[in-house]
Amino acid sequence: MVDRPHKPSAISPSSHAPQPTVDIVDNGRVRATLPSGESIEILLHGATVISWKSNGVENLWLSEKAILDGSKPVRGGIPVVFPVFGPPPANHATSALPQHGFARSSRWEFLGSSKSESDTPKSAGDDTVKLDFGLYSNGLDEKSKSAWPYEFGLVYSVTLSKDSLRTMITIQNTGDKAFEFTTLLHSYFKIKDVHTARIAGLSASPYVDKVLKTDATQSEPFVSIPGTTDRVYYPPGGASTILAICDASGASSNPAGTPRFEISRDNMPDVVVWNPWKEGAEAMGDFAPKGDDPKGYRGMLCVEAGSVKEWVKLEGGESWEGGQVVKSLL
Ligand SMILES: O=P(O)(O)OC[C@H]1O[C@@H](O)[C@H](O)[C@@H](O)[C@@H]1O
Repeated sequence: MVDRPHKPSAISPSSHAPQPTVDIVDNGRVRATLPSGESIEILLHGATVISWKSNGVENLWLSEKAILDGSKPVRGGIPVVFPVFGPPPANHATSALPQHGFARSSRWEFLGSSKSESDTPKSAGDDTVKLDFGLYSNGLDEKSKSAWPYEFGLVYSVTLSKDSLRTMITIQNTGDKAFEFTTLLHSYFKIKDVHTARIAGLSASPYVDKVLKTDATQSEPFVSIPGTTDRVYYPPGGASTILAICDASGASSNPAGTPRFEISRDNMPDVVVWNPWKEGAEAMGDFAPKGDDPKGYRGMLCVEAGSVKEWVKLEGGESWEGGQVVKSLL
């Protein structure tokens, strides 16, 4: 390379523009912050995103009693569900696994970060930071390995930008024995009040109501949450429809209310809507606060993008990718 002694000193953007920062804290969590102030925090335990802040406001709900030491899946944030959603069915290869599988209770590896930096302080709003996490069959605990003896590699990429969070998972069958899985991003959103929450984007969608134990179709244009809710939607448009979590308490030109989050999905056609309500929260030791406290069941709503209706089958060497981009509309 020819050295140019008179090259302009400011040619490197990073020499004057602040950069995204990435810190590994206590060997158990990774924090990233953009120069514009947005931040995320991810536990290696489950690769669980436990915080995502935009404009200083937290977007994700995390129980005040969430257990973060790795002894239990995290009650809040975005736990990753793999290789089975819900209680595993009998007579299936996943049947010896716990509810929602092992990904959310295993320790993942931090694979590293990549940043894309804007070239002037003025355009710092275009910065992004991507954090990659990996979970491999040879790193699983013995119990999970013997309950599900397949060879796989998961890479989970979490990308923070000014107004959005992208969470993408790649699942690869690294062995020669085919396996089947379901997967889901169990996102707990922090909302104003579940009583006035509405979800747009699921109208006319068939769903299974796990509370009433019935099959139904979404007849209202928006989903509202009148009580304990546990539904699995199978929207006819698959992942093509954008979902919006809105709040209908104030005046808004939007018929569903003021949009707070927008969720675009990639290869994750199904959507779970879950709120345990007061009684359900009471029964969960790691759910707090309890009662009608606005920070408890009223302040959260799970809208979970996934691929859960059909098993996805991967032959040896094959891989699958899916995920979501969530926009925070503050
Ligand atoms: O208590 P867990 O295992 O985290 O599951 C919470 C909820 O997760 C939802 O995805 C399921 O649809 C519910 O049935 C379940 O209760």
